[in-house]
Amino acid sequence: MKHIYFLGAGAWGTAMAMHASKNKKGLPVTLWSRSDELAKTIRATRFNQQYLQDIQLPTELLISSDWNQLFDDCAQEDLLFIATPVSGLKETVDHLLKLQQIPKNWVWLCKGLEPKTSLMPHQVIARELSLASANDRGINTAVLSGPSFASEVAKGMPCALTVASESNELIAKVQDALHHGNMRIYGSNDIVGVELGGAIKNVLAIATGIGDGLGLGLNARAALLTRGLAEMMRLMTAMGGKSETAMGLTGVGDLILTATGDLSRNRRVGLQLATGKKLPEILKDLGHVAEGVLCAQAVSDLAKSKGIEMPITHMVCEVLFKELDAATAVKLLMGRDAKSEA
Ligand SMILES: NC(=O)c1ccc[n+]([C@@H]2O[C@H](COP(=O)([O-])OP(=O)(O)OC[C@H]3O[C@@H](n4cnc5c(N)ncnc54)[C@H](O)[C@@H]3O)[C@@H](O)[C@H]2O)c1
Ligand SMILES: O=P(O)(O)OC[C@H](O)CO
Repeated sequence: MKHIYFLGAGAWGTAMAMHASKNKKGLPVTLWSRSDELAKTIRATRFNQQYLQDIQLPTELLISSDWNQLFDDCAQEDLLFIATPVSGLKETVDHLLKLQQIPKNWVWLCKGLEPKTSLMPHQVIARELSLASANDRGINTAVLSGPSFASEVAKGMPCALTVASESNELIAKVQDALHHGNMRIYGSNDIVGVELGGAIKNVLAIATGIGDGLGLGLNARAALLTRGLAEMMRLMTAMGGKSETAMGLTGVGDLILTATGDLSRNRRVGLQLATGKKLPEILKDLGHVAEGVLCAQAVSDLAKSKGIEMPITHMVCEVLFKELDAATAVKLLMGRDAKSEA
């Protein structure tokens, strides 16, 4: 490995590129933005004020918006991180596959499902690779996830993440690139469990934001998180993931962080829905992606197709997309018949 690349200069791509640029081997790291203007501003000021306010970028981090020259000097064994939201995955992969020369190790950082198809990110990538007949291009893939607010990572605060892949070689490569300083990287082979945990915790963070915003109390919050975790585990195992993954960093770990930490964009959406503010206005003011809003329906549809009950997720969809008012959603959830906990 000679070079590390990050595609997508939002909050997370920027924070992770900053961390990677301090790698033990002194490998060059390039952060690519699709916006020429943002790339120019970051280069000139060393700040990405649009996505990561008031945090200075290290001088060694390279910034580019030149797609055609980005990989000119790359080696096949280089590491490429795709840091766009799920909505940018398809386009990014399609663009990559049109280039003559690209790194062959891809790691995505997004947390969600593709709307309408309910596909997990690894399935979206597999679909695009096979549509482009690119399966034989020898691309190794992995997902990196876990409890991690971008601003804390950008400030160098402690954090632990999980990389999941079928390739133990790629897991080791990602650990080599990122496991240093205040970041620990654990390995896993459970791609499905890791991806579903990351998507579902975002929906549950919206639910918890709603509950906290309505002032339902700490008992309610604990109940919501626990029953939400049960929903996560049910869908995860039905899709072939491992229940242990739900109990790890990318499951309960990220659920605790996102649902209870006010830095979470998804939680903030929930808090504002509880005040009666309308979704379009909330999203306009947020200035960032809230993947839970984008994938709630996809999670709910996937659960339905597998015959899995996810009442909290279902109620979040009703509030988000059917204008059900938050207090009524709580009444409906609480009014469900008694049942066994398992
Ligand atoms: N911010 C965090 O703390 C954090 C932590 C872990 C994971 N994530 C996940 O990482 C992903 C990105 O989140 P973020 O916080 O960076 O979002 P953000 O809203 O801060 O920024 C999104 C960035 O993606 C870019 N983008 C969107 N579509 C693109 C495309 N087709 N091609 C290239 N760039 C594109 C946008 O221009 C923007 O720069 C999400 O799935 C999120 O859930 C975020
Ligand atoms: O701000 P959120 O809600 O997108 O959450 C960010 C990260 O996923 C937390 O791990």
